[in-house]
Amino acid sequence: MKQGVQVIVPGSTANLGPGFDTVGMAFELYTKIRMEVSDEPKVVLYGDDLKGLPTDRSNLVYKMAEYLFEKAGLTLPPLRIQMRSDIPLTRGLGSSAAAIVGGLVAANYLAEEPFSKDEIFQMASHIEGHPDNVGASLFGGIVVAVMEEEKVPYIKIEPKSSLKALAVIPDFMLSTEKARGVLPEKYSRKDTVFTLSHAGLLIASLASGRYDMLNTAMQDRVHQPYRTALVPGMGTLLDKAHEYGALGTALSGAGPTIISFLEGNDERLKQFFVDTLLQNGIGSTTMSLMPDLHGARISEDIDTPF
Ligand SMILES: Nc1ncnc2c1ncn2[C@@H]1O[C@H](COP(=O)(O)OP(=O)(O)O)[C@@H](O)[C@H]1O
Ligand SMILES: N[C@@H](CCOP(=O)(O)O)C(=O)O
Repeated sequence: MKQGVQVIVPGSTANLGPGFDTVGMAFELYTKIRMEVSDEPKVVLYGDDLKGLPTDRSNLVYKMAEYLFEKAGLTLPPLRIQMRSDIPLTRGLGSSAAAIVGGLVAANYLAEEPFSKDEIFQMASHIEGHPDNVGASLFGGIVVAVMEEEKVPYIKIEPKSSLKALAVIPDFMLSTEKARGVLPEKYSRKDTVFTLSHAGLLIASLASGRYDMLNTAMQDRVHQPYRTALVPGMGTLLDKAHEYGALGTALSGAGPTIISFLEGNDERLKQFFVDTLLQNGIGSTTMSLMPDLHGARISEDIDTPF
């Protein structure tokens, strides 16, 4: 067994409008995890972003290591896990997906790689319940995936180097569980066809680099209309961001973050985002984000200070 490893995992935006539970895109915004065999179980958290998370075996990353070792039929030794993250927690930028992917990738390395990357993807998708954000975190770029019983087939698309994003992160948390809880069980044929056709156009637009289509392509009727009530000002942001230079705008993952894609300067859009949320009584911060093209990466360097 290997004695230690460090893994860096990107955060993501999932759905991009109509690609609900299917499409995700990774960003240069990272969770860093160092996992080492130790004398006793311990999780050490650095920085403000991870404040409040468990520092014992109940930490999600620790649980992922237990899960992977059990699946491999191995006994997990006590682990010391150190972690820091730039991904805001519970805001729709894939913090839980990054933790799941990071925990599985690190543990797989310690266990001498009993599982392939595709098998890790399958595990992560079933644990998270959907493949969109874990796919982006694991593979980088834009990942389009379908969750089947046994497999999770996917295709990775590389965005053009001109594509970037602006995220506005409201000053409140919204758990994915709560934001999934407001979705209906059934949809009309009209809303299904609307969303299917827009999802098709979204993938064609991303794959061909026809980003001028994004504003139309990112419309959906499967999740955003039901989640609007959870994010004051969201409707205005989705409707009007195009007028401030956005190519296309969506709720990021399960929210509350809203994300726009753009190719030019984002100053006007930033102001519009912050002002609109403020008019709705919500403070916020913005992040200019570049796509991450590589996904989770392993480093054997566990000697430099964390
Ligand atoms: N680095 C981490 N270590 C342990 N748990 C984490 C980590 N990052 C996220 N989580 C868990 O995931 C939860 C957030 O998941 P979720 O509601 O899906 O929001 P997000 O959109 O940020 O993924 C946190 O409350 C925490 O329980
Ligand atoms: N497809 C999921 C994506 C959740 O992403 P997260 O980053 O908010 O965890 C959903 O929309 O529920």
